[in-house]
Amino acid sequence: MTFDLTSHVPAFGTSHSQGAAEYPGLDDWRELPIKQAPQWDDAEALASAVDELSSVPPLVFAGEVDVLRARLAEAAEGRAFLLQGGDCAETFAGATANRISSRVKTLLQMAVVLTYGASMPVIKMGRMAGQFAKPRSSDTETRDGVTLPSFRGEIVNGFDFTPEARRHDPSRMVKAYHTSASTLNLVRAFTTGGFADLRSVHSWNKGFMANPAYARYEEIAGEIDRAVRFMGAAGVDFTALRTTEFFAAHEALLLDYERALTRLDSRTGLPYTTSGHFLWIGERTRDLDGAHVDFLSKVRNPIGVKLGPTTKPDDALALIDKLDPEREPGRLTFITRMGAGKIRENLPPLVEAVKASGARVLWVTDPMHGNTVTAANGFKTRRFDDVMDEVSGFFEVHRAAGTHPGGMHVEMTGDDVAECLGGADPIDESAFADRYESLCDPRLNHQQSLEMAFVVTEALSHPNRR
Ligand SMILES: O=C[C@H](O)[C@H](O)COP(=O)(O)O
Ligand SMILES: C=C(OP(=O)(O)O)C(=O)O
Ligand SMILES: [Mn+2]
Repeated sequence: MTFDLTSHVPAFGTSHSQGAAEYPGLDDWRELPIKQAPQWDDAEALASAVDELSSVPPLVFAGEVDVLRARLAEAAEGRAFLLQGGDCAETFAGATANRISSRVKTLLQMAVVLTYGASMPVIKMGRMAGQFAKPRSSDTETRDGVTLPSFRGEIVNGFDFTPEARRHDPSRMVKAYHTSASTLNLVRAFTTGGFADLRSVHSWNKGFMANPAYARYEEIAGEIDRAVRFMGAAGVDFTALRTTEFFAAHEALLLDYERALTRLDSRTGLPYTTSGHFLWIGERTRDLDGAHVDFLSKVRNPIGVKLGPTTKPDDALALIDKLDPEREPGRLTFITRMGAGKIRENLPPLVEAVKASGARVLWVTDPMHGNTVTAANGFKTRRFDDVMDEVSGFFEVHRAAGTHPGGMHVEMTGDDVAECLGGADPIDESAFADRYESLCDPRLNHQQSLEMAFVVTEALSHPNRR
């Protein structure tokens, strides 16, 4: 199947039955050990939220999810590249037109650069319209001798350090649904209404290049500019490049929410989680016999699993057997997040074991979560160079193994925040006090995100230059 910047979001040709889906196995997770689950103390409020979510319209449609699976199958075969990006933790207040458009814009800008570098279609996917639940290292947080429950994402509790805000409140799931719906509505409008026009995206990239700090990317930028002008001269119909496919993804951490939004596809009778096109299982909840892996094994959406540095080859193989027993192309994505210092040692055994098993997963790098450090002034941060080093290690390992480095998963924003250190126009710690906005992990800002796309493109299109 071909995919390029011309393809449209498919027509919403499939409907879903309303009401909570009944399907064998969909509730098995309730009997299994579960990690990172909220402590809802109001059973009535929980029942009411779940009830409401069981009858609201789906956010995504089964037909779109199937299209995505086909796109991911292409990426697994080395014929497309996946770009996943967005906030670590979306916020309700952050769902404004400006912030959503700048994030989508940044992702589209990155995608154009990467399309050139990889010479293949880039599948665009936001950690957006549902990325509200956070796993935490600790259940509690202590400040000045006061201990409260940790912030777990706005779908569970509030960020303010007060007992009221930190209470786990099931009604937040309904607010998360509505915030996701309005976010996705805007994303669909942007990506199908002309905002994604290749020529506009390209001209935004020219704005980025105006900063002399990025002079080293001028050659690549010039090549892309010539390619776009060549397309025009050759008579390419740019009207077809005014829209693009864009998919929504989030960590399927909060199973009460995911289960309530699961519907049976009217065409096939099979269960789809309609909270997003792509769902992933986090590093902390990927236990083979746990609730999360079981629930996601039962739905038809393409599934990702984060694999951290302690993953053993047998863990990866067992996850394949459980989540993709039919070895269905595009079904399973492994998102590795090893850390720059570990990827070259820890990734090869996994890649080799999966390759030897004959399974075809899509391999994606998350160069963020293995590279978190604490800055001297106490902020959680990541160094741009470490992030880029993990990306390089990812490409090196796959090149050596003869497997496909199929995509990147990044925490990023379109805003001018200061959360990650470095970049050619460097951010230093002193900027954190005023411009650190993330409620959880540090994101690449607009400039750092685009620079990442240029560095990767440089490495892909001129592999011997650096
Ligand atoms: O986004 C990922 C996790 O929620 C995050 O890295 C956990 O951070 P913590 O170690 O501060 O809890
Ligand atoms: C929680 C996250 O990552 P991981 O599960 O890899 O730690 C995340 O993607 O925000
Ligand atoms: Mn994160």
